[in-house]
Amino acid sequence: MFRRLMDTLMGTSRIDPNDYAAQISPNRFRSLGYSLAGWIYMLRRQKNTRIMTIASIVVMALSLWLQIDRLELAIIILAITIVWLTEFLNAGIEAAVDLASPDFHPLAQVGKDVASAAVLLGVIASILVGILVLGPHVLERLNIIAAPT
Ligand SMILES: Nc1ncnc2c1ncn2[C@@H]1O[C@H](COP(=O)(O)OP(=O)(O)OP(=O)(O)O)[C@@H](O)[C@H]1O
Repeated sequence: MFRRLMDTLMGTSRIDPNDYAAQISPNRFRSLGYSLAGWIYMLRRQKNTRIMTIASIVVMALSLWLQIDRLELAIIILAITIVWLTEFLNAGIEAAVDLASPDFHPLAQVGKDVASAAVLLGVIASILVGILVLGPHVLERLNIIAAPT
């Protein structure tokens, strides 16, 4: 039972476990190719990703300039990732909804609106994280607050 569940989760249910070559079949690389195609689609076709790219570079540059510690940097990277993740999922849901329901349908509207709400939530949370983590460092640099002793 547990074995079957693990096989399903790992996607190895149709692979002979004794056959190592089969486990590293080209399918793994093909999946990576599909993921990269998704990235390229997002960077080329979605106008929001251009804004997100610039914002991410600015925030990362600011974080490095402020010399925040490793934990803070990890939190900033996670916050940036949340925005990208929600935007990617939103674009995927939008495409699926457009395919399934090109005409107006209340459920299609719910699907798109909820996906878009997830993006908004991610953006708000990330802005708050940015303010909480970077805010004190910026104020310190500007000599508005004293550096912690
Ligand atoms: N098939 C549909 N049925 C019902 N409502 C829809 C449908 N398509 C879009 N909508 C409504 O229009 C809104 C905007 O949809 P749209 O597909 O234009 O997304 P968008 O947020 O403008 O994203 P993008 O600019 O990336 O295409 C949706 O949030 C939803 O409320």
